[in-house]
Amino acid sequence: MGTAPEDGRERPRLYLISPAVIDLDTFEMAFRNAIAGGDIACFQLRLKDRPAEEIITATKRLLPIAQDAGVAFLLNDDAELAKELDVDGVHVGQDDMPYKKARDILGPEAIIGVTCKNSRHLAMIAGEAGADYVAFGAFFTSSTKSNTVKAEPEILEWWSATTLIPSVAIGGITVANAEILLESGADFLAVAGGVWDYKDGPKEAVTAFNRMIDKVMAT
Ligand SMILES: Cc1ncc(COP(=O)(O)OP(=O)(O)O)c(N)n1
Ligand SMILES: Cc1nc(C(=O)O)sc1CCOP(=O)(O)O
Ligand SMILES: [Mg+2]
Repeated sequence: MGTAPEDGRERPRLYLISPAVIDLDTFEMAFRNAIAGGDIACFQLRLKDRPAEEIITATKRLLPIAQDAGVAFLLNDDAELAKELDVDGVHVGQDDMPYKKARDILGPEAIIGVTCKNSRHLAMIAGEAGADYVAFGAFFTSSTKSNTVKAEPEILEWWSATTLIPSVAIGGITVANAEILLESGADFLAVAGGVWDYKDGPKEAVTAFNRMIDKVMAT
């Protein structure tokens, strides 16, 4: 998974998140463009509070595109649906299904990430339970989600000094503000608006994020 420089740190990677509501034809094009822009580790389909039928239709269209590009495909919130649709995993928040229940449903190979906001305590619990990653945020004001908790980059520093379990940074991340999170030890940058709303389009956004990652790794 990427290059391992002398300090042993893996190259951080981009984790794409869908908008909460999409027009599927339009979004498919944007998704293909994003993938054409460079390295993406993971994609989370986050159609918030949408009917299951809509999530199923979108997954059937987008999953093969992600698979062809080697991008892991996660659903938001719903482990049962993730199992039914045979995607790579699920992201669960503190008010969703508990991590352990998601693991019981999806089995040992699935990728399961857990929202930890700005809480060392939640991260320790998720990490000890076996989460594949812990997500900290929101680091910046998000145009995608309003009810967020403010997170500070120090939590990424503490986490990377404490454990090898990957951290995902989320919340209002753009090419312009990502550097501090990468310098603080984020393993993944989870981004929605910073890619879909980028002034030059999603392909250029992904390219610019990857350039930023390379720049920080080179210093
Ligand atoms: C990678 C990642 N991190 C955090 C979240 C937020 O999850 P949650 O707190 O359950 O809120 P919703 O996304 O469900 O509104 C996430 N989805 N992905
Ligand atoms: C889904 C989500 N969860 C957050 C959290 O803080 O837990 S912030 C967020 C929105 C991510 O989209 P954008 O990159 O547009 O801010
Ligand atoms: Mg959730």
